[in-house]
Amino acid sequence: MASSILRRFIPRKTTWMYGQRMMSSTIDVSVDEQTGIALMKMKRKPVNSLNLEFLQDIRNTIVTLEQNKKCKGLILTSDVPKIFSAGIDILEMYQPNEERLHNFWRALQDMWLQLYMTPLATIAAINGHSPAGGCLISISCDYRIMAPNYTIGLNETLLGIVAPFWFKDAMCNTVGYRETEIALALGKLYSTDEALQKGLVDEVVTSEQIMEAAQRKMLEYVKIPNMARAMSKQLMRQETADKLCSTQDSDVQNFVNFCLQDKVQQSLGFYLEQLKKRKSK
Ligand SMILES: CCCCC/C=C\C/C=C\CCC/C=C/C(=O)SCCNC(=O)CCNC(=O)[C@H](O)C(C)(C)COP(=O)(O)OP(=O)(O)OC[C@H]1O[C@@H](n2cnc3c(N)ncnc32)[C@H](O)[C@@H]1OP(=O)(O)O
Repeated sequence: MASSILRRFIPRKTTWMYGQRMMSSTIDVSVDEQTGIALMKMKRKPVNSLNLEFLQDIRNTIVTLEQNKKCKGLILTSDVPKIFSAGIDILEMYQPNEERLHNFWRALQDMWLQLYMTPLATIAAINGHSPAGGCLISISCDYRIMAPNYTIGLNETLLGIVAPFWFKDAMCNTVGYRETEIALALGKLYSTDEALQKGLVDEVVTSEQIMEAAQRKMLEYVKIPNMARAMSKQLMRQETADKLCSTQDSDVQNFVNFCLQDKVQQSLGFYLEQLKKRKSK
């Protein structure tokens, strides 16, 4: 179901499958063939930050699950306590190797296109903080359940960087234009309750209940005839995905040019310093 454009990219194989279990160093996946539900746990310590290899692993996992005829739905969650994903690994953008920076952004685009357009039903069980790229993963799923007392949002401006147009589009499609405009300008990180109120997440349950709630909701999704459900999703999302598909190369170049600016490097260095200082307090 994912567009033929997406099918052109053959991902690097780093995920191993043992029966109904798939493993990589950063991801643990199990598939319940009775229900057709896969559970993917992100486990790139300490904060599930998204570096090049992790992004490739996430994408490979989705591709492998799409090829499994018994798999209809995917629940995404974190194995790292209190953190769903800290977003992009800032070290990929700070003092980067230019070639790797290109590859990194391409991997982020490809992971996003795969996740956003997958014919699998997807639910994010957000069991920890979910800033920036973590928020992107969450809003790319079909349904979001979040545990209390965490934060989620596109906080890029706080780092002195800009969310690209496809992050903005995914956010607009979730909470609407005006809320996205405010959120991007202020780099807003929503509390769980605010996120529920704004429709950034669909449900709030305790951390203890989150997996059960995700399974229950997923059973609702996988009960719907697969093709009809997947085509409805395509109908809603194809236009947004196509906008990136048709400009992937220039988007990579814009990102690289943006990152290499002295001002941006200074801002990222400052933000990293603040993160370390906060830790030592
Ligand atoms: C019109 C033209 C436009 C052109 C635009 C073109 C292109 C667009 C350009 C750029 C777009 C980039 C989009 C970016 C997206 C992102 O995702 S940026 C990342 C944003 N993420 C954050 O701000 C999260 C920062 N982290 C935290 O807030 C906290 O770490 C936490 C996640 C809440 C967890 O807190 P805690 O449990 O207390 O853990 P620590 O803070 O102690 O962190 C542990 C170690 O991990 C390091 N770390 C944390 N986050 C990251 C990260 N994202 N990347 C790399 N490293 C991270 C942290 O420094 C600690 O490291 P040490 O143990 O001290 O070594």
